[in-house]
Amino acid sequence: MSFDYDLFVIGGGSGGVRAARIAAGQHGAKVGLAEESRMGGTCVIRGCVPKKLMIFASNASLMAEEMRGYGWADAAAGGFSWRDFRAKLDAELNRLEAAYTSGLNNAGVEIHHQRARLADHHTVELADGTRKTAKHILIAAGGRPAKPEIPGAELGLISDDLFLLDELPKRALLIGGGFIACEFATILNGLGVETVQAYRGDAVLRGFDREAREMATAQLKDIGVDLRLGLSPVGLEKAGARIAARFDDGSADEFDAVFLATGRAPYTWGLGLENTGVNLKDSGAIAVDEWSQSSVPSIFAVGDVTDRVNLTPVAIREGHSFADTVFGDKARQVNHDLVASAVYLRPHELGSIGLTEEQAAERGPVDVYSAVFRPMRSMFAGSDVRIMMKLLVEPESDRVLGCHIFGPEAGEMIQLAAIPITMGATKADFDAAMAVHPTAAEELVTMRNVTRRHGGEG
Ligand SMILES: Cc1cc2nc3c(=O)[nH]c(=O)nc-3n(C[C@H](O)[C@H](O)[C@H](O)COP(=O)(O)OP(=O)(O)OC[C@H]3O[C@@H](n4cnc5c(N)ncnc54)[C@H](O)[C@@H]3O)c2cc1C
Ligand SMILES: NC(=O)c1ccc[n+]([C@@H]2O[C@H](COP(=O)([O-])OP(=O)(O)OC[C@H]3O[C@@H](n4cnc5c(N)ncnc54)[C@H](O)[C@@H]3O)[C@@H](O)[C@H]2O)c1
Repeated sequence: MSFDYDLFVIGGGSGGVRAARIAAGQHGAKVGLAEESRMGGTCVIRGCVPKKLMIFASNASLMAEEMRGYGWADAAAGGFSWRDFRAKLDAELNRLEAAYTSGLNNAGVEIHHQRARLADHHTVELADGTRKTAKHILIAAGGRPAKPEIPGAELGLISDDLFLLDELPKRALLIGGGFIACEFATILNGLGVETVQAYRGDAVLRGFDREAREMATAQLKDIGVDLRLGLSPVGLEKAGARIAARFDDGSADEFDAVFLATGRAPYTWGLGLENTGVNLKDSGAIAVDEWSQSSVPSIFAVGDVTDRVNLTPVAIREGHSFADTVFGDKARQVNHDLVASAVYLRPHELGSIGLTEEQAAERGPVDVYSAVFRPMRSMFAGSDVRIMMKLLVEPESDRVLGCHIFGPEAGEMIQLAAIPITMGATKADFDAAMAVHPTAAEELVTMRNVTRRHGGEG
């Protein structure tokens, strides 16, 4: 049977673009790709990239405050122009979108700028009614923000909206305590918005190391976010030009904007999956095996639509491995067990890899090396902020099971620590590395004494 394409990719985000580019450009496959929105997907257009640029923008007052501590008595952030920032941001996203498009064009991928759905195991139907057949189909449709089921939820904004605001709200509410809520609270607060964050738990960033979560929770309060813990919204309604939020403790408050950062759902609805018999997980995600292959042999899926580890580098690695395996004769699987990540807060970020202290303690004996200290840079400026460096070590093998860093540029630090830890480094390997002095990161190679021990002798 002959097909229009060797591969048809649905979705031009992190996973889809990489898979299409490698399959066509490196392995010579005939590839078509459909993207219903802007090329680059969530990360480039409405996620990692614009978010990180806003994190940089939001740092001005903290930097000025620190510099006042260094003798620059008049240092001040000055006035921030959202209009100027938005114009630069839009130009940057246009540049990146064009770069992604030309990368695909250069690799010989045929791009269809429209929505696609599956008609059967080998056929995709485009929004204009055209049908294309393919030997393999890759679903890389990503995820979508999931709003809580409360009355008035339609009045709430989602993360996509932050990047499209005409002007900044004066007073904003963020609901949630995950990656997005915490990063957005940091951004809005830093840009001068009066920011309230409501989270139902007792410390933000559930799933991360408890000690790090507590530091992140304290930092959000310290920088001026009105963080209200143990609180959930029960309804939103219009209050003139504002939005009134009611909470489960009976309290109410009014805001110019309410952001619902309550998680994301795999974008599998309206994809025509019922025409194929592809199995879904309970979460609605596409169920795949370790080769990213679905229950239908010709259909594969990568990235957030599979709800494995929902991060850009993971989607990219899955897309690349799929293309190498199916078209390049190089069978490659992705290891989802050891994935480093960062939460971009200010002034200190949270960088993590491997087990949390709680997970490690549950697994068996673990030695915890944890240093919490005031770094020279901020201490000199008169600030009380603290850094945490933590290594979790399996006593019997001396292997480092996890590393958690709460500190300035922790995202950069954890990327480097991820290399030895992924290689299976022991604590002795860390100790053997010479310190770089004076840095904050040198603590990672100078922690000599066990801070506490879980399990074992004690
Ligand atoms: C606010 C925010 C901040 C984030 N920050 C980070 C970060 O700092 N670091 C990090 O690693 N990750 C971050 N992420 C997560 C990261 O963006 C995702 O994990 C990543 O984009 C997933 O890539 P993907 O290819 O699976 O999907 P996506 O990038 O979402 O791409 C899917 C694409 O498919 C298109 N599409 C969907 N259905 C169809 C269809 N039927 N037909 C045609 N096209 C379709 C969509 O328009 C979209 O462009 C962030 C996410 C958000 C929302
Ligand atoms: N720096 C990064 O790498 C980065 C940044 C942003 C997003 N991401 C990715 O995007 C994903 C989605 O981020 P997210 O922050 O939307 O999701 P999340 O799952 O991290 O957080 C969702 C939050 O909403 C809360 N919540 C859920 N339902 C609720 C309800 N009905 N009422 C009140 N609160 C409710 C949860 O308790 C949780 O705190 C992340 O898991 C991550 O994979 C990564």
